[in-house]
Amino acid sequence: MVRAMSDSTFSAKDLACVRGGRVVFAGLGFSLATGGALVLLGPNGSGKSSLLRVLAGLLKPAHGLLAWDGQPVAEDPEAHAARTHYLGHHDAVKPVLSVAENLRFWAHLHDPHAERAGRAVDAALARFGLARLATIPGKMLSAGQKRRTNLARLLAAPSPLWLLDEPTTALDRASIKVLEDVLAEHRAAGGMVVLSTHADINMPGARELHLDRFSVAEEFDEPAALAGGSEVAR
Ligand SMILES: Nc1ncnc2c1ncn2[C@@H]1O[C@H](COP(=O)(O)OP(=O)(O)OP(=O)(O)O)[C@@H](O)[C@H]1O
Repeated sequence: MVRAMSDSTFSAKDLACVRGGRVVFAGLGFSLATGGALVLLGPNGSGKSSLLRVLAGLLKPAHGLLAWDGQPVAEDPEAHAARTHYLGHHDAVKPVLSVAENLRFWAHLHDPHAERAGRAVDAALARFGLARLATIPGKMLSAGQKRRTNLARLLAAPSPLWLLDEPTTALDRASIKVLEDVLAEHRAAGGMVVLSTHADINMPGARELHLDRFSVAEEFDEPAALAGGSEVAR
């Protein structure tokens, strides 16, 4: 079942990110409305993963403002974490738990109502073709199966804002099609998506943001800005 989400906006204004003493990007902005999608493009090292971590609240921007419905995200980081699903490069599949147990873990964190969480897990397993792997421990999965288990978390623990770092990595063509359909349904229900990719992914109406257009050539050594590039503990 697709649950409709309320109208929202997610915007970034004049964002800058510093890592290892270097300005990765500066002057970056966008605005996403309900159902919107943004594709982050750019060569290796241009800052796609860094931007996704900034958007997830895991990395402090050196400059700029992130806002949800016009309210600065930094004013209520817990609310932002609750509305956000961030899937990074590294699979978060726990090796000794089975595929279903992994998903149940995430679903129950998100929704303490056991029956509802259980239904969400079953639907997520079916959607990503994982039903036959439900009892297999995470450590025995192939790279693509692990990736599908991670993506199934999006459905097992639904939230409005999906931030996905190269979600098609290790997926076969059929699984990419499933992901494309899931992304379209999420947007149709009022969700938002920001994802990075080096591959083609079909997302009708998505806007593109080319990170290399926001790169800055010179070194940046302002102490306050360097402090702003720190990881945020969670
Ligand atoms: N933990 C870190 N500490 C310091 N610098 C980092 C760190 N992680 C990334 N960087 C630097 O930040 C810059 C942007 O890296 P990032 O991973 O965001 O790029 P990307 O566009 O996602 O690259 P790729 O396409 O290779 O995944 C790079 O110059 C990288 O060296």
